[in-house]
Amino acid sequence: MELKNWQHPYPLMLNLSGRSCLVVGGGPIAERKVRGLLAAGANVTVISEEFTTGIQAMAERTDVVLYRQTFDAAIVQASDKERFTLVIAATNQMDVNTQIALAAQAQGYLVSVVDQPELSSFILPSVVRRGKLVITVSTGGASPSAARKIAKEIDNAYGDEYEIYLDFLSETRLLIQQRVANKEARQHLFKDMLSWDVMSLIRNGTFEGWKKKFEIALQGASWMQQQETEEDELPTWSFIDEIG
Ligand SMILES: C[C@@]1(CC(=O)O)c2cc3[nH]c(cc4nc(cc5[nH]c(cc(n2)[C@H]1CCC(=O)O)[C@@](C)(CC(=O)O)[C@@H]5CCC(=O)O)C(CC(=O)O)=C4CCC(=O)O)c(CCC(=O)O)c3CC(=O)O
Ligand SMILES: NC(=O)C1=CN([C@@H]2O[C@H](COP(=O)(O)OP(=O)(O)OC[C@H]3O[C@@H](n4cnc5c(N)ncnc54)[C@H](O)[C@@H]3O)[C@@H](O)[C@H]2O)C=CC1
Repeated sequence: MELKNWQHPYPLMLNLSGRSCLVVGGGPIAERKVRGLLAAGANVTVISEEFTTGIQAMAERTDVVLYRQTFDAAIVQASDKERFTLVIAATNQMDVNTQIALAAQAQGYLVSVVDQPELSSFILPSVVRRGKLVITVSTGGASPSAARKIAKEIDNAYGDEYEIYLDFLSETRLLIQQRVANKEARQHLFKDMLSWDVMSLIRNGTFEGWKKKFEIALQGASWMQQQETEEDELPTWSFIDEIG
């Protein structure tokens, strides 16, 4: 038996900073979804007859608003002024969740229904975050607990050093993008950087000192002086071995 409509999910990263999202339902599952939305910087409206103490505690934040009421489709229909980027139907009543999905779809909203993936326009993966590195695992609804288990294995394998590593790669990449005009040259430099064993420097506590020497050497590299690179002469990280 196949899960209807979920044979070819399209994975994407969504920017929810400052966006309004609606969660209907106030139990532990709704709470997990609200936490995920807040971690992504969304403003969250929660409508439910009852709320967990966790959700009530979140309402002390300015980006969470609670409405204690029974769901009514008119709430979604009247949401023209404040459009919702995402809607999550998370009550324990299948028929109520279906009504939420239909009302949200009629407004053109993307909707996720916690007990009916076949009515959903999106589902949520299990997530491992290390700063800018985000690793998501999904089974397309086949086995959410398997997604969680695999994410746990990744969580154990990828330590906090990845946050520092990604910040370093990101900063260096931005500098090179500003200073090296030739696209081929930039891409050559970015790919080459990945072969350095920065991770062990972070682990053994010598990264900060190394990074200072790296930044000085980088500023001195001839190809950072805004010269056009010759087509047949790609820039290299020749100074890397010298800084140790
Ligand atoms: C389709 C989807 C829609 C959606 O919610 O987006 C969905 C649907 C359903 N989940 C159910 C059950 C469970 N879900 C979890 C856990 C998670 N579920 C999540 C996502 C998804 N769950 C989407 C698919 C994701 C994918 O497959 O890739 C995670 C990954 C993300 C998150 O929720 O943020 C989060 C882990 C977070 C973490 O990493 O910790 C656990 C385990 C636990 O809670 O410990 C159980 C019990 C064990 C089990 O059933 O496996 C049921 C059956 C209810 C019933 O029958 O009673 C349905 C409905 C159905 O299957 O029809
Ligand atoms: N997608 C997922 O990750 C998972 C989904 N589920 C499904 O999620 C559902 C919800 O789980 P829990 O949070 O544990 O349920 P729960 O029973 O603890 O909470 C349900 C919430 O919905 C509210 N509610 C019920 N009817 C309402 C209405 N007409 N209007 C407004 N609010 C209403 C209740 O006040 C309560 O806050 C479960 O029934 C199950 O089918 C369960 C596990 C994981």
